[in-house]
Amino acid sequence: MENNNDKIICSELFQKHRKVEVVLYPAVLAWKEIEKSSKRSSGTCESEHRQTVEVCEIVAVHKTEDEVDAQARSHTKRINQPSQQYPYAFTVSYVRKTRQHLWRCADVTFHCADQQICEQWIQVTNEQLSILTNRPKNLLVYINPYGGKRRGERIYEQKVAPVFRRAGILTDVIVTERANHARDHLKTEANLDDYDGVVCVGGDGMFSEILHGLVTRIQTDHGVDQNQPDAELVPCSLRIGIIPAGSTDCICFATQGTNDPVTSALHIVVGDSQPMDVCSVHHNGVFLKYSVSLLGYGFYGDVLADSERNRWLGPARYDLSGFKTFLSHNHYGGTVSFLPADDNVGHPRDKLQCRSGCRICQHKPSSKDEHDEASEEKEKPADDSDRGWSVIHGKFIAINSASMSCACPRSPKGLSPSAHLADGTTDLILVRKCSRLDFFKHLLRHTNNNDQFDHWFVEVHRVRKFRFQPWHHNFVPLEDASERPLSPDLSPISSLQETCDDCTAESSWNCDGEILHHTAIQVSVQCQLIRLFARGIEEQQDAEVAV
Ligand SMILES: CCCCCCCCCCCCC/C=C/[C@@H](O)[C@H](COP(=O)(O)O)NC(=O)CCCCCCCCCCCCCCC
Ligand SMILES: Nc1ncnc2c1ncn2[C@@H]1O[C@H](COP(=O)(O)OP(=O)(O)O)[C@@H](O)[C@H]1O
Ligand SMILES: [Ca+2]
Repeated sequence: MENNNDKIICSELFQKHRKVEVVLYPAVLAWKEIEKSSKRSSGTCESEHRQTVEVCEIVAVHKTEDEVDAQARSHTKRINQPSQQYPYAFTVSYVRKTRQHLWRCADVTFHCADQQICEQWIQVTNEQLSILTNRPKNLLVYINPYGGKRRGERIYEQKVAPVFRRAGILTDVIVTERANHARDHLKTEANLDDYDGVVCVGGDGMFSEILHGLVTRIQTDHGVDQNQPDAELVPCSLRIGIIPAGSTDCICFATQGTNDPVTSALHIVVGDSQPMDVCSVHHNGVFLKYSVSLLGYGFYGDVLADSERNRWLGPARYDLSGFKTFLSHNHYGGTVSFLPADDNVGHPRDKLQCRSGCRICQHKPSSKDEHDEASEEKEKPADDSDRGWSVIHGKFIAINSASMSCACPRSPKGLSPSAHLADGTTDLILVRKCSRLDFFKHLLRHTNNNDQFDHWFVEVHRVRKFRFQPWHHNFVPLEDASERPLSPDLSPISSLQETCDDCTAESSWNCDGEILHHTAIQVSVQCQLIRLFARGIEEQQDAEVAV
C-alpha cells in the first residue's frame, strides 16, 4: 500500500474471485481488475473495466461481517484458492444510480492479505467521509401511519431504517397519533438543536404539517410575526427529507424525479440540499397557511373537498373525485391581481425546466434586486400599493398557483412544467370558463407532450405575489374590457352583470392538499425559505456508475 501526503492509497486486493487494483483518490474510489495474461510472459495486464464511485456518494465503509467474510473465503477458495492470502475484508456501500432517477445502495467487498491494510482502508475512507460536513448525523423522523395506502411504518422499517443504520445515522422516530401531531410537536416540544434534519414519512399533507411546524417554530424563536404579510421570514436551518408514503407525493417527485423511499433515504444520507420557495397565504392580514406546491381554487379545490369524503379509497379517491368534479363543470367568478416577476426568471412557457443546479434558481434576488425594490418602494406614493400589479376579472374553472412544477406520477411534467423550485416566483395559471370538451383537452395535455397552456381559455403568468377576491352577489365588478383575452366565447360586460348569479358560487382553495377556510387570499412567495434533502431532478445520465 502506498500512502502519500495527499492520501491517495492504492492496494492490490481481491474482489469476488478477481484480483483488483483499488485506489482511493481524494474524492474518488476506483477499482479495476488485474488479469493474468497468458499472452504476456511478464504476468499481469490491466482490464479496461474501471469502476469509480465518488466519495460523496459512498454511504459507509465497514469491516465485513464474519459470516459474509467466511462465505467470501469459501467462495474464493473454490475458484482461485487465494483465501489464505486474503483473509481480511471490508465492504464499501455506495449509491448506484439506476434508471429513471432511481438510486440503490450497492455493496462492494474487498479482501486483503493484511489486517493492518484492511483497517487502514477503513480508516482512510472514513476520514474522507468525515470531511463531508453536509451529512446529517441525527434526524427526527415523523411517520404518518395513515397516509396513502397506510404503509408508512412498513416502508420506513423495511426500506429506510436499514439505510440510515448502515450510514450510522441516529434517529428519533415518532409515529403520529392524530392529525397535526407532528406540526404541534415541532412547534413547541421538539428540541431542534439535537437534530440536523427532519424526515417526513407520508404524503404532501404530512409534509405540509412538518413545514408549518418548522417554519412557525423558527419565526416564533426569532420573534417574527407571521401575520404580517410583508414580514421577512427567517429561513430554516434544518433540512427536510421526504420519504414518499402518501397519495400524490408531488413534492418528492418534483424534487428528485421519482417516488421511491430508498432513493429518498440515500439523498438524505449523502446530505443533499435543495432550497425551496414557500408561499405564505394571508386573509385580511391574518396568516392562514404556507404552500410549496399547488394552491388551487376551483377544480383542484373541489376535487380535494370531495375526495376527503372518500379517504378510505386511498390514492384512488382523487380519480373518483376528479371524474365527478369534471362532470360538475363548475366555474367561479372572481378577481385575480398579481405582481409579475422580473424577466430574469424566465417565463412559464419557455422550455427551461428546473434541473439540478438550476441557473435561474441560483439567481436568488440579490442585494441589487433588493436595492431596486427598495428604491421602487421609495418612489411609490404612499397610497399606491397597487403599482406594478395587474388585475383580471373573470369566470374561472380553475385558478392554480404552482410554486414548483407539481410533477407527479399522474402528470410527470406537472401543472407548470417550467416552474422553478427556488426562484422566488409562482406560476399563476388561469383557466377561464370554457366547454367541457375544451377543459378535457386541457387536462389531457398534462399527461402528454402537448402544451397545456396553448388554449384560448388558459393564461399563465410568473408572479411574486397575487391576490384573489371571489365575487359576491352584491359585488360583481364591471369587467375591464382591456383585461379580457380576445375571444368570441367571452361574454360582453352587460351579460356579465345579467348572469352574475351563476358566478357568485364559491369554491375552496387546495393548499398542498389541505382545504383553506377562506377564499379571499393574499399570497406572497418567500424565496428559498426552506431546504430539502434533495438535489432537484438530474439530467438523465448513463445508468451505471462511470466506467
Ligand atoms: C384526463 C386525465 C387528466 C389527468 C390530469 C392530471 C393532472 C394532475 C395534476 C396533479 C397536480 C398535483 C398537485 C399536487 C397536489 C397535492 O399537494 C395534493 C395532496 O397530495 P397528498 O394526497 O399526497 O397529500 N393532491 C391533490 O390535490 C390531488 C390532485 C389530484 C388531481 C387528480 C385529477 C384527476 C382528474 C381526472 C379527470 C378525469 C376526466 C375524465 C373525463 C372522462
Ligand atoms: N396519526 C394520524 N392520524 C390521522 N391523520 C393523520 C395522522 N398523522 C397525520 N395525519 C394527517 O393525514 C393527512 C394526510 O396525510 P398524507 O401523509 O399527506 O397522506 P395522503 O397523501 O394520503 O393524503 C394530513 O392532513 C395529516 O395531517
Ligand atoms: Ca418557484
